[in-house]
Amino acid sequence: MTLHAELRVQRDDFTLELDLAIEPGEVVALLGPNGAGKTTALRALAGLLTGGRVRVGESTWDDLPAEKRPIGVVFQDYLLFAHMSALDNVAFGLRARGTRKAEANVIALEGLRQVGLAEFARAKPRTLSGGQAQRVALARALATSPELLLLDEPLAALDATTRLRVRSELGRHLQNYPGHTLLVTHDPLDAMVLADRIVILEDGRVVQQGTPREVVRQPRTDYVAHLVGLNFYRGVASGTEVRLDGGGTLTIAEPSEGPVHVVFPPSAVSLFPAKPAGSPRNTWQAVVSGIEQHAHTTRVDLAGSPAVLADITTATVAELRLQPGDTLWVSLKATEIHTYAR
Ligand SMILES: Nc1ncnc2c1ncn2[C@@H]1O[C@H](COP(=O)(O)OP(=O)(O)OP(=O)(O)O)[C@@H](O)[C@H]1O
Repeated sequence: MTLHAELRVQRDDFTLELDLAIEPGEVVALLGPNGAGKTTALRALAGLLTGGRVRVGESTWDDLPAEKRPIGVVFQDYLLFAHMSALDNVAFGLRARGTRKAEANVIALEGLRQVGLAEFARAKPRTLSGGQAQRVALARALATSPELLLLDEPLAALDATTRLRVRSELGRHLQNYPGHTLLVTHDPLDAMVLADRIVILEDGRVVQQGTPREVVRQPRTDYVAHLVGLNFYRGVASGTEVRLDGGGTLTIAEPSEGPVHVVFPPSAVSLFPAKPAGSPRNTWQAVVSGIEQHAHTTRVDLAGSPAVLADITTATVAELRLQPGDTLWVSLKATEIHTYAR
């Protein structure tokens, strides 16, 4: 049954106003910048803050204190009990709910087996790697067969390589989990890879939601555009011309009318020392304001009308002898520009 949450929390002058619906088996990612209200939402769902109404089918959790809510939580730093074995950690929630020790241990061992750690049942948390501790935390959260699994930045404490592996493992476990999952993260990759649907929270409100594909293709705020690495503008279209709100005009290939968002990838932008002649492109002059080396490309930040990000090859950087303050010509094909209604 669908889980419905209505979260209304006031903390000093911050207001969280978030409605969520999560289907069984669905993984929803709550993504947002620092201070957007993600932790507040999580705490309200868990019953640790007042202002969270949760309903699953006919039953409501409003009168349930935190420890009675059918919830499993994986925290960013796992919070495993250091003095307990992996098995006792996983059995903890069952024991707290009154399950007898022998039965709790059987369920906990099966949980450890499912995350591939049965042979570590007796290990103490400090002897486990970061990835293993994360799996124990997941097994612990799932041991009580919760209705709602809350993942709070579950990969944040891992180094980049471990993170990659654990992310795909976690994805597999989530696929097998029949309950509702809410993943709280500020890492867009976690959200893109793990979630069926992404809800973007800014300043306590939902600014956009959709499948990872929809969010990547059609960002609706500067924050989302930045996350997915696209040049992003607001403008007003008239046929194949878009007048941008912040200055500048772009020619697009597909005619459109009225207020639109305009996006294109930095890789679609070319830079030239002189005005490129005779092509059906958008060209304008811009000044280099920043140069940043990425893994395989160089990201150039250009001030102009409009300002733009360009990804160019290291060879081009060398050829142009790029320096901050240089004036260049920006060139962009109309066919690379994507517009959608605001
Ligand atoms: N105990 C508190 N009392 C009053 N205001 C608080 C309290 N805790 C958090 N806030 C405020 O609530 C807002 C949301 O904070 P929250 O921690 O939920 O954001 P977040 O999205 O989880 O951010 P981060 O990614 O940095 O963890 C912030 O403006 C914060 O200042």
